[in-house]
Amino acid sequence: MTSTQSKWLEAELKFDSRVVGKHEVVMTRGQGSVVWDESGRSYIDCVAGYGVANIGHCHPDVVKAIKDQAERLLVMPQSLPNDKRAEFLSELVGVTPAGMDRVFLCNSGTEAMEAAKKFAITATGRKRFVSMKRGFSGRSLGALAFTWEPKYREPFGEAVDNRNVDFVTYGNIEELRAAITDETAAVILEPVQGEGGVRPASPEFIQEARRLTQEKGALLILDEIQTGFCRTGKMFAAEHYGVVPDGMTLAKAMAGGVPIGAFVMTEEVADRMPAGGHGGTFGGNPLAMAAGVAAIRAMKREGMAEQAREKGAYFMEKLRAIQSPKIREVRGLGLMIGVELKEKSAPYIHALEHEEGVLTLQATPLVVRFLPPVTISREQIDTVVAAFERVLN
Ligand SMILES: CC(=O)N[C@@H](CCCNCc1c(COP(=O)(O)O)cnc(C)c1O)C(=O)O
Repeated sequence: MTSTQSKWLEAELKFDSRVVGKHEVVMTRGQGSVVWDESGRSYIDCVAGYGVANIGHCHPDVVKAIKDQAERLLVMPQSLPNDKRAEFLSELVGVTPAGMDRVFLCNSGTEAMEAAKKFAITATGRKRFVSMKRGFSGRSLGALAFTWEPKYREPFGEAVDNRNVDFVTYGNIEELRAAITDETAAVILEPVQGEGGVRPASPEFIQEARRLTQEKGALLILDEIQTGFCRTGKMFAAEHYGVVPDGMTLAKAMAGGVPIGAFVMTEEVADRMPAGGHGGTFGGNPLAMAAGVAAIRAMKREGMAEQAREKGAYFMEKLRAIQSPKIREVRGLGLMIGVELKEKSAPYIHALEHEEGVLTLQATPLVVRFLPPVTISREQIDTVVAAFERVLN
Protein backbone atom coordinates (compact mmCIF):
# COMPACT_ATOMS: atom_id res chain seq x y z
CA MET A 1 0.00 0.00 0.00
CA THR A 2 1.49 3.39 -0.99
CA SER A 3 1.65 6.21 1.55
CA THR A 4 -0.75 8.29 -0.49
CA GLN A 5 -3.55 5.76 -0.21
CA SER A 6 -6.37 6.92 2.00
CA LYS A 7 -7.76 5.19 5.02
CA TRP A 8 -10.90 4.45 2.96
CA LEU A 9 -8.92 2.70 0.25
CA GLU A 10 -6.92 0.82 2.87
CA ALA A 11 -10.05 -0.44 4.56
CA GLU A 12 -11.75 -1.39 1.31
CA LEU A 13 -8.69 -3.28 0.09
CA LYS A 14 -8.32 -4.95 3.49
CA PHE A 15 -11.85 -6.25 3.87
CA ASP A 16 -13.26 -6.53 0.34
CA SER A 17 -13.21 -9.97 -1.39
CA ARG A 18 -11.06 -8.26 -4.04
CA VAL A 19 -12.58 -10.45 -6.73
CA VAL A 20 -13.14 -7.18 -8.62
CA GLY A 21 -9.97 -5.33 -9.60
CA LYS A 22 -9.79 -1.95 -7.83
CA HIS A 23 -8.61 1.43 -9.13
CA GLU A 24 -6.48 3.28 -6.56
CA VAL A 25 -8.93 6.09 -6.04
CA VAL A 26 -11.84 6.67 -3.66
CA MET A 27 -14.91 8.23 -5.22
CA THR A 28 -17.03 10.15 -2.72
CA ARG A 29 -19.49 12.37 -4.61
CA GLY A 30 -21.36 12.61 -7.90
CA GLN A 31 -23.61 15.11 -9.64
CA GLY A 32 -24.85 14.85 -13.21
CA SER A 33 -21.97 13.64 -15.39
CA VAL A 34 -19.21 14.37 -12.86
CA VAL A 35 -17.86 12.43 -9.89
CA TRP A 36 -15.27 13.59 -7.36
CA ASP A 37 -12.66 11.59 -5.49
CA GLU A 38 -11.84 12.10 -1.84
CA SER A 39 -9.14 14.65 -2.72
CA GLY A 40 -11.74 16.74 -4.53
CA ARG A 41 -10.48 15.87 -8.00
CA SER A 42 -13.29 15.77 -10.57
CA TYR A 43 -13.83 13.24 -13.37
CA ILE A 44 -16.22 13.28 -16.32
CA ASP A 45 -17.85 9.91 -15.78
CA CYS A 46 -18.24 7.86 -18.97
CA VAL A 47 -18.59 4.68 -16.91
CA ALA A 48 -21.74 5.81 -15.06
CA GLY A 49 -21.77 2.62 -13.03
CA TYR A 50 -21.58 0.46 -16.19
CA GLY A 51 -24.54 2.25 -17.74
CA VAL A 52 -26.59 2.85 -14.58
CA ALA A 53 -26.46 6.64 -14.15
CA ASN A 54 -28.20 7.35 -17.45
CA ILE A 55 -30.13 10.27 -15.95
CA GLY A 56 -27.01 11.59 -14.20
CA HIS A 57 -25.63 11.07 -10.72
CA CYS A 58 -27.98 12.12 -7.90
CA HIS A 59 -30.75 13.39 -10.15
CA PRO A 60 -32.71 15.78 -7.89
CA ASP A 61 -36.06 14.12 -8.58
CA VAL A 62 -34.68 10.71 -7.61
CA VAL A 63 -32.96 12.11 -4.52
CA LYS A 64 -36.21 13.73 -3.39
CA ALA A 65 -38.21 10.57 -4.08
CA ILE A 66 -35.75 8.51 -2.01
CA LYS A 67 -35.80 11.00 0.86
CA ASP A 68 -39.61 11.12 0.92
CA GLN A 69 -39.99 7.35 0.69
CA ALA A 70 -37.32 6.73 3.33
CA GLU A 71 -39.53 8.57 5.80
CA ARG A 72 -42.63 6.63 4.77
CA LEU A 73 -41.88 2.96 4.13
CA LEU A 74 -38.74 1.04 3.11
CA VAL A 75 -39.74 -2.56 3.60
CA MET A 76 -42.74 -4.30 2.06
CA PRO A 77 -42.49 -7.73 0.38
CA GLN A 78 -44.24 -8.22 -2.96
CA SER A 79 -46.79 -10.50 -1.33
CA LEU A 80 -48.23 -7.31 0.21
CA PRO A 81 -49.31 -4.71 -2.36
CA ASN A 82 -47.83 -1.25 -1.99
CA ASP A 83 -48.81 2.13 -3.47
CA LYS A 84 -45.32 2.94 -4.79
CA ARG A 85 -45.00 -0.47 -6.43
CA ALA A 86 -48.33 0.03 -8.17
CA GLU A 87 -47.19 3.47 -9.33
CA PHE A 88 -43.91 2.08 -10.64
CA LEU A 89 -45.51 -0.86 -12.45
CA SER A 90 -47.93 1.54 -14.17
CA GLU A 91 -45.06 3.87 -15.11
CA LEU A 92 -42.91 1.00 -16.44
CA VAL A 93 -45.69 -0.68 -18.43
CA GLY A 94 -46.49 2.76 -19.82
CA VAL A 95 -43.10 2.84 -21.60
CA THR A 96 -42.57 -0.85 -22.52
CA PRO A 97 -43.66 -2.06 -25.96
CA ALA A 98 -47.39 -2.70 -26.35
CA GLY A 99 -48.47 -6.06 -24.97
CA MET A 100 -45.52 -6.35 -22.61
CA ASP A 101 -47.46 -5.57 -19.49
CA ARG A 102 -46.62 -8.20 -16.90
CA VAL A 103 -43.56 -7.67 -14.68
CA PHE A 104 -41.47 -9.78 -12.31
CA LEU A 105 -39.55 -7.37 -10.06
CA CYS A 106 -36.08 -8.09 -8.65
CA ASN A 107 -32.83 -6.29 -7.84
CA SER A 108 -30.28 -6.78 -10.62
CA GLY A 109 -29.78 -7.78 -14.21
CA THR A 110 -28.61 -11.25 -13.30
CA GLU A 111 -31.75 -11.81 -11.25
CA ALA A 112 -33.85 -10.61 -14.19
CA MET A 113 -32.07 -13.12 -16.44
CA GLU A 114 -32.60 -15.93 -13.95
CA ALA A 115 -36.31 -15.08 -13.86
CA ALA A 116 -36.43 -14.93 -17.67
CA LYS A 117 -34.96 -18.40 -17.89
CA LYS A 118 -37.59 -19.87 -15.54
CA PHE A 119 -40.54 -18.06 -17.14
CA ALA A 120 -39.38 -19.21 -20.59
CA ILE A 121 -39.27 -22.84 -19.44
CA THR A 122 -42.76 -22.77 -17.93
CA ALA A 123 -44.19 -20.75 -20.84
CA THR A 124 -43.00 -23.24 -23.48
CA GLY A 125 -42.46 -26.51 -21.61
CA ARG A 126 -39.07 -26.57 -23.30
CA LYS A 127 -35.54 -26.43 -21.83
CA ARG A 128 -33.16 -25.49 -24.65
CA PHE A 129 -31.94 -21.94 -25.24
CA VAL A 130 -30.16 -20.11 -28.01
CA SER A 131 -27.67 -17.49 -26.89
CA MET A 132 -25.06 -15.38 -28.66
CA LYS A 133 -21.31 -15.70 -28.94
CA ARG A 134 -19.79 -12.67 -27.16
CA GLY A 135 -23.06 -12.33 -25.21
CA PHE A 136 -23.12 -11.40 -21.54
CA SER A 137 -26.10 -12.31 -19.35
CA GLY A 138 -24.78 -12.03 -15.79
CA ARG A 139 -22.61 -13.77 -13.23
CA SER A 140 -24.88 -16.28 -11.46
CA LEU A 141 -24.46 -19.93 -12.42
CA GLY A 142 -27.78 -19.85 -14.28
CA ALA A 143 -27.09 -16.64 -16.19
CA LEU A 144 -23.49 -17.71 -16.84
CA ALA A 145 -24.85 -20.61 -18.89
CA PHE A 146 -25.94 -17.98 -21.44
CA THR A 147 -22.67 -16.08 -21.21
CA TRP A 148 -20.20 -16.93 -23.97
CA GLU A 149 -16.83 -15.61 -22.77
CA PRO A 150 -14.95 -18.59 -21.23
CA LYS A 151 -13.09 -16.42 -18.70
CA TYR A 152 -16.38 -15.80 -16.89
CA ARG A 153 -17.29 -19.53 -16.83
CA GLU A 154 -14.05 -21.51 -16.60
CA PRO A 155 -13.34 -21.13 -12.86
CA PHE A 156 -16.63 -22.90 -12.16
CA GLY A 157 -16.34 -25.80 -14.53
CA GLU A 158 -19.39 -27.98 -14.94
CA ALA A 159 -21.27 -26.08 -12.28
CA VAL A 160 -22.11 -23.81 -15.20
CA ASP A 161 -24.43 -26.12 -17.03
CA ASN A 162 -24.80 -24.89 -20.61
CA ARG A 163 -25.53 -28.26 -22.18
CA ASN A 164 -28.98 -26.92 -23.07
CA VAL A 165 -27.58 -23.78 -24.69
CA ASP A 166 -26.73 -23.43 -28.37
CA PHE A 167 -24.44 -20.48 -29.07
CA VAL A 168 -24.64 -18.77 -32.44
CA THR A 169 -22.47 -16.10 -34.00
CA TYR A 170 -24.05 -12.73 -33.32
CA GLY A 171 -25.56 -11.52 -36.57
CA ASN A 172 -25.36 -14.85 -38.40
CA ILE A 173 -28.88 -15.61 -39.64
CA GLU A 174 -27.97 -19.02 -41.05
CA GLU A 175 -26.61 -20.20 -37.69
CA LEU A 176 -29.67 -18.75 -35.97
CA ARG A 177 -32.04 -20.54 -38.32
CA ALA A 178 -30.25 -23.86 -37.71
CA ALA A 179 -30.18 -23.41 -33.93
CA ILE A 180 -33.86 -22.60 -33.28
CA THR A 181 -35.85 -25.83 -33.13
CA ASP A 182 -39.10 -27.02 -31.60
CA GLU A 183 -37.07 -27.76 -28.47
CA THR A 184 -36.03 -24.14 -28.07
CA ALA A 185 -37.64 -22.32 -25.16
CA ALA A 186 -36.15 -18.94 -26.02
CA VAL A 187 -33.55 -17.00 -27.94
CA ILE A 188 -31.64 -14.61 -25.67
CA LEU A 189 -29.97 -11.64 -27.31
CA GLU A 190 -28.76 -8.12 -26.58
CA PRO A 191 -29.85 -5.59 -29.26
CA VAL A 192 -26.39 -4.09 -28.77
CA GLN A 193 -23.79 -6.37 -27.21
CA GLY A 194 -22.28 -4.39 -24.34
CA GLU A 195 -19.57 -6.39 -22.55
CA GLY A 196 -19.04 -8.17 -25.89
CA GLY A 197 -17.60 -5.03 -27.47
CA VAL A 198 -20.44 -2.56 -28.20
CA ARG A 199 -21.83 -4.31 -31.24
CA PRO A 200 -25.23 -3.18 -32.53
CA ALA A 201 -27.28 -5.95 -34.16
CA SER A 202 -28.40 -5.54 -37.75
CA PRO A 203 -32.15 -4.99 -38.18
CA GLU A 204 -32.27 -8.13 -40.32
CA PHE A 205 -30.80 -10.28 -37.56
CA ILE A 206 -33.23 -9.19 -34.86
CA GLN A 207 -36.20 -9.23 -37.22
CA GLU A 208 -35.30 -12.75 -38.36
CA ALA A 209 -34.92 -13.82 -34.73
CA ARG A 210 -38.45 -12.51 -34.13
CA ARG A 211 -39.83 -14.33 -37.18
CA LEU A 212 -38.06 -17.63 -36.50
CA THR A 213 -39.00 -17.76 -32.79
CA GLN A 214 -42.63 -17.12 -33.67
CA GLU A 215 -42.50 -19.81 -36.35
CA LYS A 216 -41.00 -22.38 -33.96
CA GLY A 217 -43.06 -21.51 -30.89
CA ALA A 218 -40.03 -20.20 -28.99
CA LEU A 219 -39.77 -16.91 -27.10
CA LEU A 220 -37.65 -13.97 -28.15
CA ILE A 221 -36.10 -12.44 -25.02
CA LEU A 222 -34.22 -9.19 -25.52
CA ASP A 223 -31.65 -8.39 -22.88
CA GLU A 224 -32.01 -4.62 -22.47
CA ILE A 225 -30.19 -4.44 -19.17
CA GLN A 226 -27.49 -2.23 -20.69
CA THR A 227 -29.36 -0.87 -23.74
CA GLY A 228 -32.58 0.09 -21.95
CA PHE A 229 -33.80 3.42 -20.62
CA CYS A 230 -32.68 5.89 -23.27
CA ARG A 231 -29.11 4.63 -23.56
CA THR A 232 -29.31 3.93 -27.31
CA GLY A 233 -31.49 6.88 -28.37
CA LYS A 234 -34.86 5.20 -27.71
CA MET A 235 -36.49 4.23 -24.43
CA PHE A 236 -35.63 0.64 -25.42
CA ALA A 237 -33.30 -0.50 -28.20
CA ALA A 238 -36.04 -2.84 -29.49
CA GLU A 239 -37.75 0.27 -30.88
CA HIS A 240 -34.88 0.84 -33.31
CA TYR A 241 -35.64 -2.56 -34.82
CA GLY A 242 -39.43 -2.44 -34.86
CA VAL A 243 -39.57 -5.70 -32.93
CA VAL A 244 -41.75 -6.59 -29.94
CA PRO A 245 -40.17 -9.46 -27.98
CA ASP A 246 -41.96 -11.89 -25.67
CA GLY A 247 -39.77 -10.81 -22.78
CA MET A 248 -37.22 -8.16 -21.84
CA THR A 249 -34.69 -8.24 -19.04
CA LEU A 250 -34.19 -4.79 -17.50
CA ALA A 251 -32.03 -3.36 -14.68
CA LYS A 252 -29.19 -0.80 -14.42
CA ALA A 253 -30.67 2.66 -15.14
CA MET A 254 -34.30 1.79 -14.40
CA ALA A 255 -34.36 3.41 -10.92
CA GLY A 256 -31.82 6.20 -11.40
CA GLY A 257 -29.06 4.38 -9.53
CA VAL A 258 -30.98 2.39 -6.91
CA PRO A 259 -30.53 -1.38 -7.38
CA ILE A 260 -33.41 -2.83 -9.37
CA GLY A 261 -34.19 -5.47 -11.98
CA ALA A 262 -37.24 -6.70 -13.86
CA PHE A 263 -38.32 -9.31 -16.30
CA VAL A 264 -41.09 -7.75 -18.42
CA MET A 265 -43.21 -10.17 -20.42
CA THR A 266 -46.50 -10.78 -22.20
CA GLU A 267 -49.61 -11.96 -20.37
CA GLU A 268 -49.24 -15.31 -22.13
CA VAL A 269 -45.76 -15.89 -20.74
CA ALA A 270 -46.65 -14.71 -17.23
CA ASP A 271 -49.76 -16.86 -16.93
CA ARG A 272 -47.90 -20.12 -17.57
CA MET A 273 -45.74 -19.79 -14.43
CA PRO A 274 -47.22 -21.82 -11.56
CA ALA A 275 -48.26 -19.75 -8.53
CA GLY A 276 -45.25 -19.39 -6.23
CA GLY A 277 -42.90 -20.66 -8.93
CA HIS A 278 -40.45 -17.82 -8.42
CA GLY A 279 -39.90 -15.00 -5.91
CA GLY A 280 -37.44 -12.87 -3.96
CA THR A 281 -37.30 -10.84 -0.78
CA PHE A 282 -36.38 -7.37 -2.03
CA GLY A 283 -38.09 -7.36 -5.42
CA GLY A 284 -40.52 -4.47 -5.66
CA ASN A 285 -39.32 -2.80 -2.48
CA PRO A 286 -40.84 0.65 -1.91
CA LEU A 287 -37.51 2.52 -2.04
CA ALA A 288 -36.54 1.19 -5.48
CA MET A 289 -40.09 1.72 -6.67
CA ALA A 290 -40.14 5.37 -5.60
CA ALA A 291 -36.76 5.97 -7.24
CA GLY A 292 -37.90 4.18 -10.40
CA VAL A 293 -41.05 6.28 -10.73
CA ALA A 294 -38.99 9.48 -10.44
CA ALA A 295 -36.33 8.19 -12.86
CA ILE A 296 -38.72 7.13 -15.62
CA ARG A 297 -40.70 10.37 -15.32
CA ALA A 298 -37.47 12.37 -15.57
CA MET A 299 -36.45 10.41 -18.68
CA LYS A 300 -39.75 11.27 -20.33
CA ARG A 301 -39.97 14.88 -19.18
CA GLU A 302 -36.38 15.70 -20.16
CA GLY A 303 -36.61 13.87 -23.50
CA MET A 304 -33.60 11.76 -22.63
CA ALA A 305 -34.05 9.27 -25.46
CA GLU A 306 -33.81 12.09 -27.98
CA GLN A 307 -30.91 13.60 -26.05
CA ALA A 308 -29.05 10.28 -26.29
CA ARG A 309 -29.75 10.08 -30.00
CA GLU A 310 -28.53 13.59 -30.75
CA LYS A 311 -25.56 13.59 -28.37
CA GLY A 312 -24.56 10.09 -29.41
CA ALA A 313 -24.43 11.13 -33.05
CA TYR A 314 -22.37 14.19 -32.06
CA PHE A 315 -20.04 12.16 -29.83
CA MET A 316 -19.39 9.52 -32.53
CA GLU A 317 -18.88 12.19 -35.20
CA LYS A 318 -16.22 13.87 -33.03
CA LEU A 319 -14.56 10.51 -32.27
CA ARG A 320 -14.49 9.61 -35.96
CA ALA A 321 -12.82 12.93 -36.69
CA ILE A 322 -9.81 11.93 -34.58
CA GLN A 323 -6.93 11.22 -36.94
CA SER A 324 -5.18 8.34 -35.23
CA PRO A 325 -3.71 5.17 -36.77
CA LYS A 326 -4.55 3.43 -33.49
CA ILE A 327 -8.29 3.58 -34.08
CA ARG A 328 -9.82 0.69 -36.01
CA GLU A 329 -13.50 1.55 -35.68
CA VAL A 330 -15.91 3.84 -33.84
CA ARG A 331 -19.29 2.13 -33.35
CA GLY A 332 -22.38 2.21 -31.20
CA LEU A 333 -25.96 3.33 -30.93
CA GLY A 334 -26.97 6.55 -29.18
CA LEU A 335 -24.73 7.05 -26.16
CA MET A 336 -23.60 3.43 -26.06
CA ILE A 337 -20.28 3.91 -27.82
CA GLY A 338 -17.20 1.78 -28.39
CA VAL A 339 -13.88 2.70 -30.00
CA GLU A 340 -12.02 -0.40 -31.15
CA LEU A 341 -8.28 0.15 -31.16
CA LYS A 342 -5.57 -1.80 -32.97
CA GLU A 343 -3.95 -2.43 -29.60
CA LYS A 344 -5.02 -3.04 -26.02
CA SER A 345 -7.28 -0.34 -24.64
CA ALA A 346 -6.34 -0.66 -20.95
CA PRO A 347 -3.35 1.75 -21.04
CA TYR A 348 -5.50 4.45 -22.66
CA ILE A 349 -8.31 3.94 -20.17
CA HIS A 350 -5.73 4.29 -17.40
CA ALA A 351 -4.27 7.46 -18.96
CA LEU A 352 -7.71 8.99 -19.42
CA GLU A 353 -8.41 8.49 -15.73
CA HIS A 354 -5.09 9.56 -14.26
CA GLU A 355 -3.92 12.22 -16.72
CA GLU A 356 -7.21 13.61 -18.04
CA GLY A 357 -9.85 13.11 -15.35
CA VAL A 358 -12.10 11.08 -17.65
CA LEU A 359 -13.53 7.70 -16.63
CA THR A 360 -14.09 5.14 -19.38
CA LEU A 361 -14.29 1.34 -19.43
CA GLN A 362 -13.34 -1.63 -21.54
CA ALA A 363 -15.61 -3.82 -23.61
CA THR A 364 -13.22 -6.67 -24.56
CA PRO A 365 -9.47 -5.96 -24.52
CA LEU A 366 -9.29 -3.70 -27.60
CA VAL A 367 -12.35 -1.51 -27.04
CA VAL A 368 -12.67 1.73 -25.08
CA ARG A 369 -16.33 2.01 -24.08
CA PHE A 370 -18.11 5.30 -23.35
CA LEU A 371 -21.37 5.08 -21.36
CA PRO A 372 -21.83 8.66 -20.12
CA PRO A 373 -24.98 9.95 -18.45
CA VAL A 374 -27.45 10.99 -21.15
CA THR A 375 -27.37 14.40 -19.48
CA ILE A 376 -23.72 14.92 -20.46
CA SER A 377 -23.22 18.34 -22.09
CA ARG A 378 -21.70 18.89 -25.51
CA GLU A 379 -18.91 20.82 -23.83
CA GLN A 380 -18.15 17.78 -21.68
CA ILE A 381 -18.24 15.58 -24.80
CA ASP A 382 -15.73 17.94 -26.43
CA THR A 383 -13.54 17.70 -23.33
CA VAL A 384 -13.70 13.89 -23.39
CA VAL A 385 -12.87 13.69 -27.10
CA ALA A 386 -9.95 16.10 -26.76
CA ALA A 387 -8.63 14.10 -23.80
CA PHE A 388 -8.96 10.85 -25.77
CA GLU A 389 -7.08 12.39 -28.70
CA ARG A 390 -4.28 13.48 -26.37
CA VAL A 391 -3.80 10.07 -24.74
CA LEU A 392 -3.79 8.38 -28.17
CA ASN A 393 -0.94 10.55 -29.38
C1 LIG B 1 -17.20 -4.23 -11.73
C2 LIG B 1 -18.27 -5.23 -12.04
O1 LIG B 1 -18.63 -6.06 -11.24
N1 LIG B 1 -18.81 -5.18 -13.25
C3 LIG B 1 -19.92 -6.00 -13.65
C4 LIG B 1 -20.42 -5.36 -14.91
C5 LIG B 1 -21.58 -6.04 -15.51
C6 LIG B 1 -22.15 -5.17 -16.58
N2 LIG B 1 -23.18 -5.79 -17.33
C7 LIG B 1 -24.27 -6.32 -16.63
C8 LIG B 1 -25.24 -7.06 -17.52
C9 LIG B 1 -26.00 -8.12 -16.99
C10 LIG B 1 -25.91 -8.49 -15.50
O2 LIG B 1 -26.50 -7.44 -14.73
P1 LIG B 1 -26.09 -7.25 -13.21
O3 LIG B 1 -26.37 -8.53 -12.48
O4 LIG B 1 -24.61 -6.88 -13.18
O5 LIG B 1 -26.98 -6.09 -12.73
C11 LIG B 1 -26.88 -8.83 -17.80
N3 LIG B 1 -27.01 -8.52 -19.12
C12 LIG B 1 -26.30 -7.50 -19.67
C13 LIG B 1 -26.49 -7.17 -21.12
C14 LIG B 1 -25.39 -6.74 -18.87
O6 LIG B 1 -24.69 -5.73 -19.44
C15 LIG B 1 -19.44 -7.45 -13.91
O7 LIG B 1 -18.29 -7.57 -14.35
O8 LIG B 1 -20.24 -8.36 -13.65
